[in-house]
Amino acid sequence: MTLVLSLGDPAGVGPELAVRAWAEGAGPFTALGSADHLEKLGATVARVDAPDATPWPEALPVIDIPLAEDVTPGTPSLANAPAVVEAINRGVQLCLDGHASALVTAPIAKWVLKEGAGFAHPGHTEFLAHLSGAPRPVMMLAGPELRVVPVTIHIPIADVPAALTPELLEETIRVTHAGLIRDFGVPTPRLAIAGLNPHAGEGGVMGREEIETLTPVLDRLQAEGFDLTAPLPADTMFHPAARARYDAAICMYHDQALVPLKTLSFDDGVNVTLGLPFIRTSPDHGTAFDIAGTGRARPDSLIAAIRLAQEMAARRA
Ligand SMILES: NC(=O)C1=CN([C@@H]2O[C@H](COP(=O)(O)OP(=O)(O)OC[C@H]3O[C@@H](n4cnc5c(N)ncnc54)[C@H](O)[C@@H]3O)[C@@H](O)[C@H]2O)C=CC1
Ligand SMILES: NCC(=O)COP(=O)(O)O
Repeated sequence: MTLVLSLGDPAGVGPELAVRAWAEGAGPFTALGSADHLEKLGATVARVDAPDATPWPEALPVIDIPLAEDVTPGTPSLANAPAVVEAINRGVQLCLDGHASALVTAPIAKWVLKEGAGFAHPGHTEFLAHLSGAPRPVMMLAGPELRVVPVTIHIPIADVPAALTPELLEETIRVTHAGLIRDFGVPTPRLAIAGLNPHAGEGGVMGREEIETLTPVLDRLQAEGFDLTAPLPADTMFHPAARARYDAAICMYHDQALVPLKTLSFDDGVNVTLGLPFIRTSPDHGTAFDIAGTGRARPDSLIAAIRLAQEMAARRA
């Protein structure tokens, strides 16, 4: 069984990076998207009806999902948005039906899908959970030096304190813990927990979420045997000596997690969705419309996402 790769926004860097990954031998994978577009980007493609490794590496297998309009790199087309969503849908179905070992997703621009296809989700993470009925999808960004998990994900910063409920924190910790054991081979995960406020609240004078929301959950889980820190000041938990003390950092909001990860590992960080009934990885970067079609986009993060999906599939086999 091979993995499938949805090509993401055709005007972004996803398709050209898929061609680079194929040319560099990172696979096998079957692409989900426009075969014509991949050919224009220089790939020798084999149109297939189902995930198929046999054309590899002479040709890049693709389940063709035609586009409505020709592609102008860097200029997203609302008319092509339905085909982008269809590629993700097909990938999920192939995984759920046991025809693909994992789904790797190239980047989408959420606003394009919303305006062009009525896409009602803030990202893949939430859409994949919706399609597969997963109750608690968890976003993990994994690099060679750091793994981070944002508890709240794609919401405005003003909404974070209210969204940060004990239930969400507990479920995120449980899903992360299980994922580290199952997918990363960490037998006894150590989790560092970031505070929400400066200085982790400084005893309540700079915010009370650590005392009222976080600590009761952490105390309960520690009593169950989870290896967790107390809420840590986020500004001092990402330097090298601090990172050596944990296997993943549980962060309270998107940028608290993704800023350190992308600072350390922008070129080879991988976005993993834990808590789904199938494996999903993605490069850590977005559509990069500003450099699409220029040849400047680096394929490293997509290749790392493909390799991690392969490793996860091998561990689960
Ligand atoms: N998994 C996904 O589908 C993701 C999608 N996005 C979407 O992408 C769109 C653009 O987001 P931005 O914040 O601008 O982030 P971005 O990652 O697309 O671009 C940020 C900067 O990094 C550069 N860059 C990105 N990928 C690169 C690569 N492979 N090689 C070299 N340079 C690279 C870009 O040229 C740009 O200067 C947004 O609509 C966002 O929602 C963002 C992150 C992940
Ligand atoms: N910042 C991460 C991001 O936007 C990717 O989200 P998703 O599409 O993987 O949910």
